[in-house]
Amino acid sequence: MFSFMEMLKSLAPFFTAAVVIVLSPFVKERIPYAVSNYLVSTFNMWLARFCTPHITVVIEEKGELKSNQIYEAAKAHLHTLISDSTKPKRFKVSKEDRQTESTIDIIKDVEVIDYFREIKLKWKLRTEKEEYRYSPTKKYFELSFDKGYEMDVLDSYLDDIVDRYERIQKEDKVVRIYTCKEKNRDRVVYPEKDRDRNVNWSYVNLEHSATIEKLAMNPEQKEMLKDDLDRFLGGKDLYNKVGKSWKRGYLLYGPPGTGKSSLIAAMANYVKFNIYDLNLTAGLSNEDLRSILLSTTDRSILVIEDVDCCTKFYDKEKKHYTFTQSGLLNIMDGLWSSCGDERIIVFTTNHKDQLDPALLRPGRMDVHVHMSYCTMDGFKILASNYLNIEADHQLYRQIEGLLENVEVTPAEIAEELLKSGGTDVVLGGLVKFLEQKTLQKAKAAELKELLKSDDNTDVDVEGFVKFLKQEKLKNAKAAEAEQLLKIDHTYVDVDVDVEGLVKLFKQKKLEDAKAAETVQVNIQKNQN
Ligand SMILES: Nc1ncnc2c1ncn2[C@@H]1O[C@H](COP(=O)(O)OP(=O)(O)OP(=O)(O)O)[C@@H](O)[C@H]1O
Repeated sequence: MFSFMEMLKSLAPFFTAAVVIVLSPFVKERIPYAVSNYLVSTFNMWLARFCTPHITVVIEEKGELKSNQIYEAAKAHLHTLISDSTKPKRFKVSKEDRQTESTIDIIKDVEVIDYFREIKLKWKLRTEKEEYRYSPTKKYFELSFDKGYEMDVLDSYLDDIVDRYERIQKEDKVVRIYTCKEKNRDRVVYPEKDRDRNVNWSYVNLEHSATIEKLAMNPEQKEMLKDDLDRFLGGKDLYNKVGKSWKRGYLLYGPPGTGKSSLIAAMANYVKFNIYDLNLTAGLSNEDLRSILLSTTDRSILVIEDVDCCTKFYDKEKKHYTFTQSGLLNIMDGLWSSCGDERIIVFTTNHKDQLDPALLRPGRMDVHVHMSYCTMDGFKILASNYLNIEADHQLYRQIEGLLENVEVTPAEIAEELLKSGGTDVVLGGLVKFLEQKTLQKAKAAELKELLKSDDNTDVDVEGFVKFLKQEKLKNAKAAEAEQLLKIDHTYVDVDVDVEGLVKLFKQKKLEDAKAAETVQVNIQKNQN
């Protein structure tokens, strides 16, 4: 089959003949100059277009192991190109739920034209299925232009595109969070060279507005963190000089709900690095982990959450432990330190005491950050975030006193502050919540003391547990009553006969329903 180009090339003699006829003195005399001029220039254009050989550059999405920066830059460039000006004949439009504007994108095999100086450039997105059934589809761009412009395109045009991409990445970057999809790994055996390509990251934009300033944390800790990140970002020469790889390890530890994940998002927003969230519970072998590490990009944060759980994985099928903390240490000491630049690795744990001491040795994790229960400083930040309180409030002293005596996480406080009602009502609710926690703490301590005492023959543990259960029931009933009454916390008094009240309102609801039913029946009767 003839290709379109070949067909046009074969038509060239006919065009030549046509132009000769048109330009013969006899014909020339009879047609206006403008028309003959137009015909000649059109002919030259056709000739140049179909007879000049051109070059095609292939830009693959991935290199041997990592993604190809020129591909990413080209993708971003084409995206702006077709959004702003040149629309191809066909293009995609999409809009996700929370997006404010729709997104325009290119479709594979559809040509997008760009101009650089006097050079016309044609872009096409291509895809290709690889030889192995489950291996991911290969994507690449084809960039075609006339022969003779190779230097301009490779040295100037593509360099410009990459520079612009890097600048945008640094200044205005939308941070992405990548999670690793490891599908089909067990179903097919890949040749060694293709194993790394099977690491399939999917991403979403990190729409977490967390900033270090907005976190409920000790102010000195925040300053230390920001300084440390700044020094790390600007430390290329220093790292080179001392012969250390340009990486930084952070260990975030503390109880659940103290903001470890929020801090990671805030750090990513601060340094504008993408996050690679590594889920170690997926039963990875050390070899898998090696592939995953190699597939991440520079200027990124690799996150390993709940690192204390690493030793607990037992692969039932393979009947052996897969990934271990010592595997992680080997990776960190060897592979991690030699792959890529400007990398941050963050480990989180709720149980620092359960970590392999080798992981805590100086030099492994450069910075240890303790995420603690909420302090008054932290609370004020949360109150400013959630309730816009910038100055003092009459309940602050009471709250401060309560916070000194009870362990409450910023997550718990945040939940209370999210409740509906004005500032006074919400803070009143928080006071009640903290008082309840204080009471629970006292009771738990009492119980602990009783259980610890040598002379525990007389301790009525069962009775005490029953009492606690009753208290819980009462609280649940109070919540139910509150729901029925739809009133604020402030009016639920401790002396209220909650059970009686619930009963009363249930009865009232029943009566209301019955009355509504009677009205309905009467209407029906009248209609009939
Ligand atoms: N220090 C904090 N400052 C501000 N908000 C916080 C803080 N800690 C927790 N929160 C709030 O609580 C929610 C849950 O916190 P987060 O997931 O960051 O805690 P975590 O320590 O990572 O918990 P886990 O160990 O269970 O993963 C956050 O979305 C945020 O709204």
